[in-house]
Amino acid sequence: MIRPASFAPSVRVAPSEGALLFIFLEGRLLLREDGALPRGRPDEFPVDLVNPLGLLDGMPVVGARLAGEVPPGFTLRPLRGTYGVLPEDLFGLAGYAVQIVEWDRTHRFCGACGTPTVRSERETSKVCPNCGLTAYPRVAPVVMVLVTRGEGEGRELLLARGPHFAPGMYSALAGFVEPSETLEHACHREVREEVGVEIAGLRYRFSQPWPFPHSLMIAFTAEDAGGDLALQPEEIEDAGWYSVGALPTLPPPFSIARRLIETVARGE
Ligand SMILES: NC(=O)C1=CN([C@@H]2O[C@H](COP(=O)(O)OP(=O)(O)OC[C@H]3O[C@@H](n4cnc5c(N)ncnc54)[C@H](O)[C@@H]3O)[C@@H](O)[C@H]2O)C=CC1
Ligand SMILES: [Mg+2]
Ligand SMILES: [Zn+2]
Repeated sequence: MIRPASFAPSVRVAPSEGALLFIFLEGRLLLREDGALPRGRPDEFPVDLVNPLGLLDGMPVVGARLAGEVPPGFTLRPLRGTYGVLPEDLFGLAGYAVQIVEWDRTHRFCGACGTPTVRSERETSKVCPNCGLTAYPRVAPVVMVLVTRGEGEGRELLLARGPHFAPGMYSALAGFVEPSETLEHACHREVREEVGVEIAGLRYRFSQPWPFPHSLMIAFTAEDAGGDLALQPEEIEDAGWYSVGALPTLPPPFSIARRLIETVARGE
């Protein structure tokens, strides 16, 4: 979910008449029944956690949380389910808005002294008026590794599923980067921990912001360098080598996992 390049983030934009409103409640986005985003002044809606986000092609953009009943003519849709409903640039911007509103909701008090925090007027941060501790939106780097073996039509991909995946769905391996490790180190460690396999020929492919809840996905490919499959029971329910011609159900089209698997399956 990529924020459009034409979006100019700014905390100084006053929420005004024709603002584009991203209003969330527990991971769901408020849309008009015809699928369009609400527009207007935030105070025309029952909201709190109002956050001016910036300008999209000159139009003010505001994020907020629904604090009352769903207004007549509107409906709440799971954010992932708005893919294909919202235009791609607004789907991407929704990913930014949900992270700012969620960060606001979860940083109401200073983590050091417990004093209520105040929104900075010059940057996207929340500051403690008592001790000065500053909190920025969280971004958690996650490496994704698609491990392959063999060549051409005999090429196989190492795919796995977690216990919370949709039934039958398999994906590339992924894991959070830990403090004080490189992306390369994280790739080797995650693959070893989750499936017991060693890798070589690690190659960076592309990245994707993923707002569930605040990940930055960084995708790699690598080749199998030995080791029998040994699954980490808490995180990996099943894993196996799949021929590029006979892949299982894959993650949804807008996920980086899908893009990575399809790129490799095409031989790129
Ligand atoms: N866009 C995509 O295609 C995909 C996105 N993802 C995302 O990647 C992220 C991580 O994937 P997993 O395999 O679940 O990670 P993982 O293999 O590191 O294990 C997840 C576990 O790590 C711990 N954890 C949670 N937040 C953490 C943090 N900020 N730092 C360190 N540890 C943390 C929790 O115990 C959690 O159960 C998730 O946010 C998931 O939504 C995962 C696969 C595909
Ligand atoms: Mg994992
Ligand atoms: Zn403080």
